[in-house]
Amino acid sequence: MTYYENMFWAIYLLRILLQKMKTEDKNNMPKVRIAVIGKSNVGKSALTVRYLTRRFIGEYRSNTDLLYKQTLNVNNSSLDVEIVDVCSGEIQAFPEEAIYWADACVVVYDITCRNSFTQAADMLQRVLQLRNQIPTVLLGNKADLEHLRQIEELEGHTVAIQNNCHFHEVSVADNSSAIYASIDALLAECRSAQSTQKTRKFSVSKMFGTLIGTANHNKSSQNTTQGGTVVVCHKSDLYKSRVLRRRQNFTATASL
Ligand SMILES: Nc1nc2c(ncn2[C@@H]2O[C@H](COP(=O)(O)OP(=O)(O)OP(=O)(O)O)[C@@H](O)[C@H]2O)c(=O)[nH]1
Repeated sequence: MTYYENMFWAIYLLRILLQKMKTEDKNNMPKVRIAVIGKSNVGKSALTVRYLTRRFIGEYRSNTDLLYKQTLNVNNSSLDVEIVDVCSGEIQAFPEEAIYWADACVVVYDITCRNSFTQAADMLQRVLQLRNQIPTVLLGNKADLEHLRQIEELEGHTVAIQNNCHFHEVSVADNSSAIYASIDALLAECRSAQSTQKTRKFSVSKMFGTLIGTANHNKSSQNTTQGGTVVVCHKSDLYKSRVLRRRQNFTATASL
């Protein structure tokens, strides 16, 4: 082979290698999974849709868990966020799989419904029994219905303190800023836990990028993926998840 043929094949192979590494980098985008749980009718779906789309959907009926996937910009970096909106709030059907699957948990009650508060308190305890380190927030929803209030704000605070989690009263209907602040804070908490757990991966593609000057190009192409649309998936996607099996196995082994 001539010198030029050798050069041609070397450049060709290098381009294939870079392409493959770029794809791997994209797939390695950090991900945080959130489970939204609570009694039926407390506003879990309305909350999830509000957080992801900024819109309020008044009548939202679903008889299955729904998994939403979206890429968000958190603290100036892209983050794949998956939120499972767990349909059933019955304590007998406690969503154990969703809690194993999740990196963070949002427990919702309705400030006008005492039962929903009792159930939220029970659920918080169960969550912490299964995953005692999981970042969690307790949200008292429907704060716009002050005249129908059955649970004082202090009661919510007390249960949150007892279970070592954050607490806010919100109104999804009124678009409370605490909705965004509380979920953003959960995401940030998860990200900081993830980055301290993982030793920083050495990225060969970044090294090549720096060497041949494509690093900036890489960055800008990541920005274009932000925003995205909400994809609604069936919950079976959750149960195929490797992370769920890993965490369940870990707990089973730890409790032996
Ligand atoms: N007034 C008021 N109503 C709300 C608020 N958030 C949700 N709702 C209403 O509460 C009802 C239940 O909301 P959903 O989001 O379907 O509740 P859910 O917890 O997902 O219910 P399930 O799917 O049965 O588990 C709907 O009629 C919503 O319009 C709120 O902040 N204020």
